[in-house]
Formats: sequence, C-alpha cells, structure tokens
Amino acid sequence: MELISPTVIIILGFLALLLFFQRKNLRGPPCIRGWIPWIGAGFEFGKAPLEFIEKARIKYGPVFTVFVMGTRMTFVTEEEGINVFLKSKEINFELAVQKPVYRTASIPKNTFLTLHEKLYVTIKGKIGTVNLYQFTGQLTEELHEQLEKLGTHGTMELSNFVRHLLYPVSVNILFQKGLFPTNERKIREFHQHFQAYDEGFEYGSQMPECLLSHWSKSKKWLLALFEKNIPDIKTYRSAKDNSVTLMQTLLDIIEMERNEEKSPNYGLLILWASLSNAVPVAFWTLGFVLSHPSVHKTIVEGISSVFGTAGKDKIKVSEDDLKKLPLIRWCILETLRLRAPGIITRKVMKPVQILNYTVPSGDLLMVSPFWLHRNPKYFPEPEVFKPERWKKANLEKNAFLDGFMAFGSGKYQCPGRWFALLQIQICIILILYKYDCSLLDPLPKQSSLHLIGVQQPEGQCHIEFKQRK
Ligand code: HEM
Repeated sequence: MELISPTVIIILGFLALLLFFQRKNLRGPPCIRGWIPWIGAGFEFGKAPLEFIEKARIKYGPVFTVFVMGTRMTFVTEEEGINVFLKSKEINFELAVQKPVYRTASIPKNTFLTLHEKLYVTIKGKIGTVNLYQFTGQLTEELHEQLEKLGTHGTMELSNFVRHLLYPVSVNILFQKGLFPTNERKIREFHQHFQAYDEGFEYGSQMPECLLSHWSKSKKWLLALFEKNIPDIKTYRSAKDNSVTLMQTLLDIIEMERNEEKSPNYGLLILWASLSNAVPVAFWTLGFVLSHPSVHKTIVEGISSVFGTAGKDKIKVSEDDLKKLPLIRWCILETLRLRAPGIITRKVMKPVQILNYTVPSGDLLMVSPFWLHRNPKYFPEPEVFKPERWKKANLEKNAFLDGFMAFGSGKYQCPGRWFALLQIQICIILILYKYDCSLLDPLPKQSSLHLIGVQQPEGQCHIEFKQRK
C-alpha cells in the first residue's frame, strides 16, 4: 500500500488550519432567537420594537441578529456596519423590499423586479429637484382650497387637521385633479380605509393577508378605488397647461411593459408612499413649532414680513419667498431627525464582514435612522428640538447634515423627499398665515410600536385655529 507523502500531509495540515481560521472568522453576530413575532402579541420585540433595538445594542454590542418567524435580521448600529450597508456591492435593496411589496400591494416578484428601476428613475425625475418648483403653484392652490373648507375658526384633533389638508392635496396633484372625493360620506370612507391600511401596513408586510381581515378589507377597498379610476387617471389632462401627473407617467411605463393589470396595485403603493410619512411629519412639525413659543413667534413674524398680516388673502408662494423663510425648512428637518423611520433594510447577497463578524447571505441588514439620529457625535444634545442646527447644512446644494438618514440613503433614497419637504413647507406657511393657532393639549409622545416609516403620535392632541385679523 502506498503511504501518503509528507508533502501531502503538510498541505492537508495547512488546509485544515486555514479552514479552522476561516471558521473562526465566519462567526456570526450574537443572535437573539426565540419564537418572537415581528410585531403583535408576545415578547419585548413585538411590544416595543423601537426600544428593543436600542436595548439590544447596549446588551449585545453594535452588531446583532434577531431571528424572527424564520427571518434573520441583522442590525448594524455603528459606522463600519453602516458603511457596509451603504456601499457594499453584496447588499441589495430590491430583494429586501420585494416580499413586503408583494404582501402589501400584491405585486408579484417578477413584475416588481422588471419595473422597479424604471419607475424609480421616473419618480425621481418627475418630482425631484429639477422639476420641483413646477409644483409650488399647484400646492399653494390646492392647500388654499382645503383651508377654505376649515372656515374662520375651529378646534380639531391635530392629526385629523393635517390629514384633511394633505390627503386631498397629494391625491389631486400626484394622481388626478378631482380624484379625491368631495362628498362628505366618501371623504370619511377614504380616511377610514387609508388609515386602516396604513396602521396595519407593518403587520401586512410580515404576515399572510388571510390573518388580517380588517386590514385586507381596506386594502381591497383602496384597490377597487384605483381599478375604477385608472381609465380616467390615464386620460386626464390639466385644463391649465395640458401637463400630466406623476401617476399618469408611471401608468405609461407599466403599460409599455405589459403589466397594466397591476396598475391599481401600483396606484396603492404610490398612494401609501406619498401619504404615510408626509402626514405624520406635518403633524409633528406643527406640534413642535406650536409648543416652542420663540420658534413659533419667529416663524409668524417671518411669514408676516414676506406676505403681510391680512390672513384673508389668497397669497401666492414663490420659490424666492421660500428662501426667505429658512427656519420653517429647518423645523421640518429637525422634526424628521427626531421622528425618523425606525428601520430601513437591504438584503445580504454574499457574506459580508462587519467588525469581527460574518453576516451570512440571505440576512436582512437593518439600519435604524431613528437611533442614528440620536448619536451625539453627529447631533449634539440629540433629544432637543434645535432647528438652528440645520443652519450648517448646505440646503441650497440639496445636501442634508452628516448622519441624517430619514429618507434612507444610497441608490434608492426616497425619490419623493424634495416634494415632501416643499409640500410641508407650503402647508405650514399657509396655516400660520391664515390662522392664529395654539395647542390645547400637550404634544403626545411617539409610539414605539412601529419600525416601518416615521413615528406616529401615541395619543391625541387638539389644535385651536382662528383666522388672523
Ligand atoms: C417626509 C416624508 C417622507 C419620508 C420620511 C420618506 C422616507 C422614505 C424612506 C426611508 C424610504 C426608503 C429609502 C431607503 O431604503 O433607502 C422611502 C422610499 C420611497 N419613497 Fe419616501 N418618504 C417621504 C415622502 C415621500 C413622498 C411624498 C413620496 C411621493 C411619491 C415618496 C415616495 C417614495 C417611494 C416611491 C419610495 C420607494 C423607492 C424605491 O422603491 O426605490 N416618499 N421614503
């Protein structure tokens, strides 16, 4: 029998050593296991996921994995991990969001992957910085129309107040003028179903629809609304300038790619994207401004100096006027910093090294803008509402402050961010121009129930408004 030569033994020994060290390097992050549902009944992660992330970081370190309902979610909380999240070629956006998109809007994987890039580029072009100021006039007009309906004075719950302004404004501008109902009963129905869909969105993105009958009913109602109206949306032309809306442009692409049967589903997705964050951000911005008397006073003085004090006029807002009122924009950004989305996510395509750990392919990599914005290295006194910190940002060049991630980051950063900022800015100007406003309740705390999207208020808060004399 032939003996194994010493050279082969040395090579085998060397390979074994290599394997041993590789294995050591292949150590995954600390993993928090258990039968913990993503959200809903049960343990800590389900009860208050936002707080759970921070507690887990303190206990397990800057990289940790949560294993939930068969899904591994690896959270990265410090610079090195965040750099991998933002820059690695092995990290993918589309495959991370495809399943939630399927569950919440019933858009199948193939359709989503075929259309995503084209639709993203189109949204960015249509409502991004290049074309943004075309919307100033439309936003001002639509907001005046909705403010008129509020009359000369009143008291309302603040979330409701903001929804009554922004739901119709967004729908009429981004989809089709007149698509938002004008009849009281139908308006109520829209509010009820959109709110139910939005509130259940996070559960809906994780669980089969059959387990969420209330949510599913509202989803179907909204899909039926689009099914009925897609033909009209397609053919509508603005009486003023014959221009087409964002949704019309998207419908052309969907049709060109022969996916028109999914048009209502994309309608639903864009509706949710355009309202779910912008409305609570407008709520919190107004809330913060009204509960900081010196900020409120400076803003009202600024508005009076640009537009005068007669609250009855239908003022026009121009790009130049907006530049004269930077404090309002800083307040919105500071609000976004404090109420930022709980998480954004990507999928790991090939194992990536972060600190001493190897995060395996298939993991969802998670970054929390909400907690990042509380890093004192980037934002000293992180819990304090300090709009003046935004003075340093180069907003003229469309840059935010370092460490700011409320709109996500990288290739697929939110394409609606400039439109959202403009819309909220004009909304605050027109409200505070027309009305003397005050809060009748303390501003509620943020709820820590949700990770997707910006934080919602935990309770109610009423606003009193009286037309300025
Ligand atoms: C203040 C309001 C808003 C906030 C905080 C916000 C935030 C975000 C975030 C965090 C993402 C994920 C980005 C990532 O993972 O890197 C996103 C995506 C998106 N947002 Fe916004 N958003 C807002 C308003 C809007 C508006 C008004 C629109 C209008 C249509 C919009 C359309 C979208 C779309 C279509 C995507 C998905 C992009 C893709 O699939 O690649 N958003 N947004």
